[in-house]
Amino acid sequence: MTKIAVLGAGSWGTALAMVLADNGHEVRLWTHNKEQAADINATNQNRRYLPEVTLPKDLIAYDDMKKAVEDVTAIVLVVPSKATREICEKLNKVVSKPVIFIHGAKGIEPDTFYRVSVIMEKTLDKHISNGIVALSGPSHAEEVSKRHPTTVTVSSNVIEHAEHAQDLFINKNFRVYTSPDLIGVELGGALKNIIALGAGISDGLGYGDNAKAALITRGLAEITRLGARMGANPLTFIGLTGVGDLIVTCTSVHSRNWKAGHMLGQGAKLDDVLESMGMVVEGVRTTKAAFQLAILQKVEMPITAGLYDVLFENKDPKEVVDQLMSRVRRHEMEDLSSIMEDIYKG
Ligand SMILES: NC(=O)C1=CN([C@@H]2O[C@H](COP(=O)(O)OP(=O)(O)OC[C@H]3O[C@@H](n4cnc5c(N)ncnc54)[C@H](OP(=O)(O)O)[C@@H]3O)[C@@H](O)[C@H]2O)C=CC1
Ligand SMILES: O=C(CO)COP(=O)(O)O
Repeated sequence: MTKIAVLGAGSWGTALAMVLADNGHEVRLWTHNKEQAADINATNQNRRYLPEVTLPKDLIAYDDMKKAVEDVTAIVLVVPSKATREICEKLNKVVSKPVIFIHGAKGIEPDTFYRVSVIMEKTLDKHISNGIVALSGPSHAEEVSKRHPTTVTVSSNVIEHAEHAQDLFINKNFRVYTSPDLIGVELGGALKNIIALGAGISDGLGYGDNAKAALITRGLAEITRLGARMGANPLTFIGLTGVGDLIVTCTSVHSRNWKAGHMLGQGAKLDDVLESMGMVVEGVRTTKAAFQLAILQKVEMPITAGLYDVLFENKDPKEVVDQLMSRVRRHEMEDLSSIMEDIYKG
């Protein structure tokens, strides 16, 4: 049994805490909201984020970060990506012994273009870190919390750290693979949210399955282009953290990114959509980051650019679809085949 603190009692933090508690670990679920911690401990439920499930009895919520991390050997960070730096700064003040850090967030920071593990690496004091691991893959919290079969991937620059995380999380409902490609795993998880927003918009406009399949497949092509340029292994994007997560996020009613896109496609304004969601929609911020990064890296990302225009330039989604459909004609595998040649050349 390992003592583990899970920081962030939203839907994903709570579901991951349940997996760890099922595995017999002593799990402390930290939230910055005092009333929420009291409510979770009084009711054995997270009524705001996962109202349909009862939490394991021995899963205790804390609102005091210092107490939550006392004597733990692993800390699982599951706050929205934009809160990562703030939480790491707080951790520097309360963690005294080295622990392994595992994060479950999916985002890229605009302007710096840091992945979540990079923010952590740059912010956490070296003497408190026994390694940083990303956990990603097709995994809606609602289904994980009901113990429905789910597969994810853990990745780290040091493969033993990923294997350590695999040991902590793996069970008969939650199958955990390892990958050495931290860049690819994190970029796949973050960038698929852009495409999920697009899939939601397409559905909101009343387009059908053909349009969605096109978005998923051409979305994968542009994710792979940017990923390869940033140093990822392109093959990672056909795995769980690429295609797998694209499928689940673009086709599931659980996806907040899909839902937000759906409302936009039906004509709602972005601010109203975000206000009404009550949960994080990571794809909005990641669209800004990926749009900026694609320009800087001279990588063609037409779907991302179209989404950027809808979200930040107030462009009509239908007009953006028309533009995407009338782009200059091309060979389907144009630059993907050169990416693959580069891999085989070594
Ligand atoms: N939900 C899912 O199925 C999955 C989510 N993810 C990723 O996990 C990450 C978290 O998502 P999710 O749990 O769904 O998000 P939610 O919106 O469900 O919950 C976010 C949680 O983080 C808390 N929080 C927000 N800002 C801060 C802060 N500055 N300090 C402390 N706590 C904060 C919120 O508190 P409050 O209630 O006060 O707002 C809330 O408890 C995202 O990057 C998401 O992409 C990955 C896989 C699956
Ligand atoms: O990443 C997810 C599932 O793998 C969750 O996606 P949403 O944030 O769109 O709900």
